[in-house]
Amino acid sequence: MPHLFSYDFRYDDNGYETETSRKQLDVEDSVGNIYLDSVEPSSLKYGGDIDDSKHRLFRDKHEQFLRSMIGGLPSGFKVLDASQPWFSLWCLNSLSIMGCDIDDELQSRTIDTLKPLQDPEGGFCGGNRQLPHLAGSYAAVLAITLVGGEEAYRIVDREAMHRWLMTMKNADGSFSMHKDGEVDVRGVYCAMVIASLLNIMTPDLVRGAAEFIGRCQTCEGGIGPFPGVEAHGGYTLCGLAALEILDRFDTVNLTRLARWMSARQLGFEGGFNGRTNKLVDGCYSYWVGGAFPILQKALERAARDDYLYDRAALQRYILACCQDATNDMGGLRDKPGKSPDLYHTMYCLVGLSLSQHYVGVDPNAKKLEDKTSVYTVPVRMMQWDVSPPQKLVLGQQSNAVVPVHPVYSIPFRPLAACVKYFYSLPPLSGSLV
Ligand SMILES: CC(C)=CCC/C(C)=C/CC/C(C)=C/COP(=O)(O)OP(=O)(O)O
Ligand SMILES: [Zn+2]
Repeated sequence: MPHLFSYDFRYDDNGYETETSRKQLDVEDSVGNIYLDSVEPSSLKYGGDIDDSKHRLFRDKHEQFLRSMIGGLPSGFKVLDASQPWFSLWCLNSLSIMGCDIDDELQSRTIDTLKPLQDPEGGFCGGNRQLPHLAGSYAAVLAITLVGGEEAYRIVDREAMHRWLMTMKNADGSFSMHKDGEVDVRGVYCAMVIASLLNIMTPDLVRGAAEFIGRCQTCEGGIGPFPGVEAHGGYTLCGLAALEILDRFDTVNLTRLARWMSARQLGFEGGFNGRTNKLVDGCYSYWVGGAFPILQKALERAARDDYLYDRAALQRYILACCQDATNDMGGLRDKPGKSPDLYHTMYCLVGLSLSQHYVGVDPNAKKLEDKTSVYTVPVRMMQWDVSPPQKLVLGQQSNAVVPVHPVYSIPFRPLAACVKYFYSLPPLSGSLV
């Protein structure tokens, strides 16, 4: 049948439906060129003696890249002055995941960087003399956890942090990112991560948070930033991880969530996109990939069941497409054609780790009955098992990196030390628990 109009408005002059569909074909071209002469991921699954440069983690180059950034950021970075805790987290976490040494000098430099960023009224600012911010506080607390040690832990004023978090809290259970700032699921996640790490998770702080996240689940099944807005990978990780901390998976429909999450893995590229009909991006290896182990726990799937995505295909995308074999600079990136940066370096490495190491929780483990006590939190945090047989390293075994916690995105060892320290402290004065 001829089209109703003489000009078919569904397509542009070049025959593409939308700008994104044109970009999608460009991505498939560049990824296809890289995959052209590489072996199918299934035949590389268990590693071995194949010296395949397309599936080798360029550890040395990445370490050099990270250490050069720590040595001094290029002057163009001054526009990111408000992201100082994030720079600390991206560098320290990437190094930790690759098993690199975080020595005393790096520890004391981190302390010197973060200490002045704490606001006297509680919380950390992104840069000197700025407003305390939930995302900056999240990154600062994780960076402190990564360097570890009492001197680092003692920077944090827990009482002030709790008071400040309470001032960020809204009546509907959500949190504002800063005073008069935006309200979305990131706020709940950042607040729950901080509170669970510092042992300040009081009932007044958590009240209504799980219900708010439940209202952010959309008709597609994923979680959006706030009620009524499109589901996105970043907010889905935030929502699901916060529900895991709260032990409140009851506020979302897990079947619809699982379907939406599984649809994020792109059949050709192997990596994830962040929302329907959008492009693959290496950072979703964590924002979406990291949600699968949590989903597994929520669905109480048996320890022998694999995640609901193709782990080898994701590793192929990260190793073959998010590294630039033609450039000595190091660092990982969003997709071919993009430049590497610290943010993508960390999130690609977190995603790589989570797809190599199956981290699961035995559904038959004794359920913690009392959901309101803060003392069930550290047990739940460290309940994950990192050594079941489903370890899967694409390429050589030397590609294996350190296992990370899906909720906190950092390795288990520094996390365990931090939990041990903060949960040996007395409860907050005036705390309800
Ligand atoms: C703790 C914390 C602060 C978490 C942040 C989580 C979060 C929202 C991550 C998503 C970041 C991201 C790549 C957005 C891109 O949106 P886009 O619309 O540019 O890209 P798209 O086309 O891939 O959707
Ligand atoms: Zn990205």
